[in-house]
Amino acid sequence: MSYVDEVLERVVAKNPAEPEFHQAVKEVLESLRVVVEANEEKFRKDALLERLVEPERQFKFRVPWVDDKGQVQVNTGYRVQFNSAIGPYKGGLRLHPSVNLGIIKFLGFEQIFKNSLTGLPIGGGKGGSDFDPKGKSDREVMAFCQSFMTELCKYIGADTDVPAGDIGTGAREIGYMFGQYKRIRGLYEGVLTGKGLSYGGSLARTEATGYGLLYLTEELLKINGKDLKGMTAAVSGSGNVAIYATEKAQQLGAKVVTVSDSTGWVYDPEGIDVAALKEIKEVNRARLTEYKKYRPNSEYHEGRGVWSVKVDLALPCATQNELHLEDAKQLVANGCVAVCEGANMPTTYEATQYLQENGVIFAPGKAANAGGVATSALEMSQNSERLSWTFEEVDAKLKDIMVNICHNMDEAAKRYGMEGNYVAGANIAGFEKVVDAMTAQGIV
Ligand SMILES: NC(=O)C1=CN([C@@H]2O[C@H](COP(=O)(O)OP(=O)(O)OC[C@H]3O[C@@H](n4cnc5c(N)ncnc54)[C@H](O)[C@@H]3O)[C@@H](O)[C@H]2O)C=CC1
Ligand SMILES: O=C(O)CCC(=O)C(=O)O
Repeated sequence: MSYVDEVLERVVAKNPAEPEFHQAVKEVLESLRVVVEANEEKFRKDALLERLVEPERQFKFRVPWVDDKGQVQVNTGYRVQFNSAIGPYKGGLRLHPSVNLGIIKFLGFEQIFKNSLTGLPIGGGKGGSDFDPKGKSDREVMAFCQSFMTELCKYIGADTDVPAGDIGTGAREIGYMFGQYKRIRGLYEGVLTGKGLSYGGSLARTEATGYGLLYLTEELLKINGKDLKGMTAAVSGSGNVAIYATEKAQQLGAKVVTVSDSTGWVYDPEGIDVAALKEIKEVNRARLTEYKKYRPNSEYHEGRGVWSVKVDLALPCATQNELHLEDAKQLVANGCVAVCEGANMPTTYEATQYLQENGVIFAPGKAANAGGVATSALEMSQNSERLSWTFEEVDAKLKDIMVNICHNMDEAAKRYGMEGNYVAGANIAGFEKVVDAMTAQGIV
């Protein structure tokens, strides 16, 4: 049996009931086969792949808090410190009822390669809790965040592990967590990114993941002789990534006609009104059913459906496994040119293969959404030097980073005879640097 197959089998056996983690490892290792085969003897002797798929450390903890009725609630908190070969652990905190150890491990594993691709010195980690901020009062969210950080603060620090936002964790939650960290540890340091601008946040971090996705998409289309300008796009989700992806896509001359949330989706043939979307989601924390009040000509549909719309470009920006094989078939039948992932692993393994086999340009999340964590690393730099850069400075660095990632994944795929396979290109380019650092640091 090949080394890759052995490790894949072991991952499934050793981590039962963690399907998302199995999927993320399979996607990476399958596309690394050719690199692994070229170095098989050394990698096997060093148990390189076994070390790569085993988190350096993981924490699971109780998070008790009191709701507005005086009732004690108990959630579970997680932090997985996956790989620190190239820098302090870095990755977001997800607050969503679906969170479990397998989901945090899949996200932490992806983060290793994504962070490497940014070219910045950050290792991979991820955390979160099964707490659902939806429908909770500000006081309840604060109570949860303070309790969560009371435990988490033992394991993190500006040079150790620097969490940030993800699904359900935005500026409000980061603020409450930062306040509690400072209070307990007595340290005013850049221990979290995505902070508010008044206490050490970076300009353009809010926009970074969505903007970065479009910078990479524009460049990738250009490499393939196509122009983003004039394209029609479908976006899924309506959170941080979806909002700023929509905004930048429209600034660059594309027309985004859909957004969605966990209960339904909007079709706006005239192009999504980003100001309305921000008011509904960022200010009012309301559902997308509200959108029709702003745009009477739009349609609201319950359930899923954004991938059934005829578009040139699909930008999944909601959550994992939201674009299935049937959706991929529909996109191909409708003449979709490219799928670029804003979310983490939004496309199933089978759907990804189908899109690639049918000539759709496919940019995997670990490359396409790396602008968020890259800008977080820029926030860390600003915190270290106790300075703040202008929006234009940060945005220009972000654009550079995304264009570089695009060329690096393109070049890595070509180098191994897989031109146009950006999944392989991104995994190989991310992997090479991590392997280099792990090898240099000995057996740890
Ligand atoms: N915020 C960031 O900087 C980064 C986020 N990501 C990824 O982007 C994706 C979106 O994250 P954010 O926009 O930050 O979160 P968010 O909490 O701001 O928004 C999440 C969006 O996804 C939708 N959603 C969540 N679960 C869903 C489900 N089961 N079915 C349908 N829709 C669902 C929500 O309704 C919401 O519109 C996630 O996969 C996240 O891991 C990736 C890189 C960086
Ligand atoms: O900004 C960060 O540190 C993390 C962003 C994140 O969680 C991600 O890239 O998925």
